Amino acid sequence: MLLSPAAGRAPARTTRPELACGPGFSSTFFKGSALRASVAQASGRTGRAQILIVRADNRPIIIGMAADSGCGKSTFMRRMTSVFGGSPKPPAGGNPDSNTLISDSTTVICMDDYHSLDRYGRKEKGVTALDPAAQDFDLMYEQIKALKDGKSVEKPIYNHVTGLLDPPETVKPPQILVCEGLHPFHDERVRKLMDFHVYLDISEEVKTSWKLQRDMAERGHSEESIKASIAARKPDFDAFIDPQKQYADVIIQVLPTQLIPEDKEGKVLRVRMIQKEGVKRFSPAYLFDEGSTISWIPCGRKLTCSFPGIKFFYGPDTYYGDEVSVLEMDGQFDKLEELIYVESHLSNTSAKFYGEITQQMLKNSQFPGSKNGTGLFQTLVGLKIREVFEAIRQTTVAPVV
Ligand SMILES: Nc1ncnc2c1ncn2[C@@H]1O[C@H](COP(=O)(O)OP(=O)(O)OP(=O)(O)O)[C@@H](O)[C@H]1O
Ligand SMILES: O=C(CO)[C@H](O)[C@H](O)COP(=O)(O)O
Repeated sequence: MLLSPAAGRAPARTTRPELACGPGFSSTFFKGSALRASVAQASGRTGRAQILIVRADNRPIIIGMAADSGCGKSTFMRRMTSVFGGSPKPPAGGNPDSNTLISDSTTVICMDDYHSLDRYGRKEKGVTALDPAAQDFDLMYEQIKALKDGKSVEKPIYNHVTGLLDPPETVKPPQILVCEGLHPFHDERVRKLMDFHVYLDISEEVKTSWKLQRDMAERGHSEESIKASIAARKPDFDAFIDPQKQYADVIIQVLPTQLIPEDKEGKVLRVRMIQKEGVKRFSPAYLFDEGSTISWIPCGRKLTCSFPGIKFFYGPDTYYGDEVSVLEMDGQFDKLEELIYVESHLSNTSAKFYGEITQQMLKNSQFPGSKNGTGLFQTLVGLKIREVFEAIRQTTVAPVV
């Protein structure tokens, strides 16, 4: 990622390792308005020790991303990190079954690593992995807090291959820490550490269709076993995972299309980006005219649409009692490059130049959902996260071209 400080409010940075005091303390100095330093007189027995505690906003920003398993978290992550440049990789030389992904400026950690019970422990106690009783929220809080404070942590690893908890791995504080998984918003302490909250809300029908595609083709499971596993998880999903969406700043909701009556195939999707109003540093994207209610079928001279076409919607709504703006796309693009026409009618997208959304979508066109609203809205959320980062860090991220 190219980081160029915003003119006039550039935090000039020098690192003075010789002043490090205590494990994990990072003595990082900033000049300019970003500097918030306090000098603490720490008088020991000699009464002379003076510690300069510098609190600059160069600590990681924390993004929470909640979803059930197989709901597109990895795909979303790849789109998001692509906005910042670099490609996410597991920690070099570490545990090959690590769930962590590191790129230039982002580190993605998986909340599954905070399972307190391994697969055998859960079986013994008769609880599923979705049950909060199988998570260590105290450790989750302590470690995310430490990372937010700029300290490295020794994070456990939940090994999805063996079902066991492996020896821990070191996670260093990145610029952007993404906490993805089943329960990032369940514990209030953890939730409050997060600067932005995203929930991927995949409807039952769509989830089943995605899981069938992937687990039959890639994991050799039978249709019956996949359906049985979804059904077995459902009560705990409803009780512990789904309610977290009320805490999200943005929800990407994926539903079957309304363009084909009684659609059975589940290939065409209706995707809604539910954007909370009044969230600090986040201002919702809109179509045509902010605050209006708009239904738009762009198919015609500018957009190629084969059956069943494409329909957009934008309008206000309420969600768990909060005011929200909803952007919706039903259908899929025939020619992805024609997205530029739709982009020209979207405002407040946080794109840095006209065409950035289309360019990102074309760059990642091999990812699932590239032709429908999942790809479009995941990309938009990536741009919004970049804006949150810039606002907190008072910096400017150069667009990846
Ligand atoms: N937008 C999409 N459109 C169509 N299919 C999708 C989309 N996103 C994900 N999928 C399907 O769902 C599968 C799971 O996606 P992904 O690996 O991103 O989910 P995940 O939440 O990270 O899963 P897990 O937690 O189980 O590893 C993909 O292999 C793909 O088949
Ligand atoms: O929901 C999940 C991941 O998001 C997993 O099911 C959970 O981590 C339990 O793992 P396993 O399936 O290996 O027992």
